[in-house]
Amino acid sequence: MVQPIIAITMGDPTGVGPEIIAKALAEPAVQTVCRPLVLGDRKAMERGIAIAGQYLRLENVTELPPETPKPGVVYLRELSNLTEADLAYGNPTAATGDAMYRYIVTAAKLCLSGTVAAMATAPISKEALNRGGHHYPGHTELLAELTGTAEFVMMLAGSRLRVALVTIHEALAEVPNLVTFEKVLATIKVTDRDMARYFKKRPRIAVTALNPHCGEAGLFGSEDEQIIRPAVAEACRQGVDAVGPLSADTLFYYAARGDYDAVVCMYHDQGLIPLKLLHFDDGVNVTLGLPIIRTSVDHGTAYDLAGTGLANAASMVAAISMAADMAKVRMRQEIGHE
Ligand SMILES: NC(=O)C1=CN([C@@H]2O[C@H](COP(=O)(O)OP(=O)(O)OC[C@H]3O[C@@H](n4cnc5c(N)ncnc54)[C@H](O)[C@@H]3O)[C@@H](O)[C@H]2O)C=CC1
Ligand SMILES: NCC(=O)COP(=O)(O)O
Repeated sequence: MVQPIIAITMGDPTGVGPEIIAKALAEPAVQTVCRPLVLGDRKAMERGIAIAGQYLRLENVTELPPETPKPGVVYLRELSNLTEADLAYGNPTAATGDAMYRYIVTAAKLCLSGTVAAMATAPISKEALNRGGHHYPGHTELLAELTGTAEFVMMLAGSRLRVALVTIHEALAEVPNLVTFEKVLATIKVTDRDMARYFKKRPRIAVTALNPHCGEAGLFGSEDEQIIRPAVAEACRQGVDAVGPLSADTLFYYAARGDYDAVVCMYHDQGLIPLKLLHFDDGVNVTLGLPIIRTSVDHGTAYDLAGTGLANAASMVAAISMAADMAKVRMRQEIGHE
């Protein structure tokens, strides 16, 4: 069977991206499930391979990797030719930020045209992306725009816990204003639909409260009763297996022991703190709701480790493997086998 092509964006070339990609591509568990195509910078990738201590050879391609990839070869579409100054570890320039943007846009276009089956992204610096002239808070929002998607969800997934976020990259002070009936309902529905499509037939979803003790009957805030509870009730009315709002301080304990398939959370750190406590090494960030498949590592550029060879590549391996699994589910659905 010809394996699906997964476009792997290099992320920030001054962070750990190139070295974790090199480590991941040296893993038989990755090479046997997909045909990887790296989108990035040759100098940065050569450096990443050397730092990772892998016996890999880079081969530039203008289109796609061959149907039968050669062992030990990393296929690269060279989309930037950054200078030494642009590649200084931990110091991305505007040119580096613009390069990260181009890797992502090219991968999205390849996915949209069906040329590749999915994309898996290495971490970017959002600050550098913006300095490069591209004003997005992260991949998720950029990909939503590139694919014309209004309702999208950031989910972080591990074997014990999966969290989906109602608000993503927002200042905490803005969160209460952004937790609306429509947004909570849409997050539950997108999570339900894509989890059913890619991971499980009918997920059981728990929804967190925003306030301590679900607002304690209005003493600590009204959002839980006035917004979240009606949104969960409406999701149930539409056929979703959802429960909530439930106090966030205890909910993750139950979710991690297997009572729920996913937890819909109101804001970034509410979901990502428990997720990273359990799955820092091997968690995957997957964007639900898009017409394309996109997974990512669960961590950032780790400038403190870049160039040391110490960065753990388990999340990159998991992200590429999940992208390949999702691509195969989709291929089976398209040919009517599911
Ligand atoms: N998917 C993405 O593109 C993401 C990008 N970021 C970006 O990364 C930059 C740095 O963010 P931080 O909050 O410092 O988070 P970070 O994840 O880069 O680093 C936090 C801590 O985790 C460690 N760490 C991270 N990845 C590791 C790995 N693979 N192996 C071993 N240790 C690892 C780092 O050494 C550091 O001590 C920011 O610009 C942020 O926007 C952050 C999260 C996700
Ligand atoms: N903390 C997760 C994160 O920042 C990932 O953002 P994105 O670049 O995947 O949108």
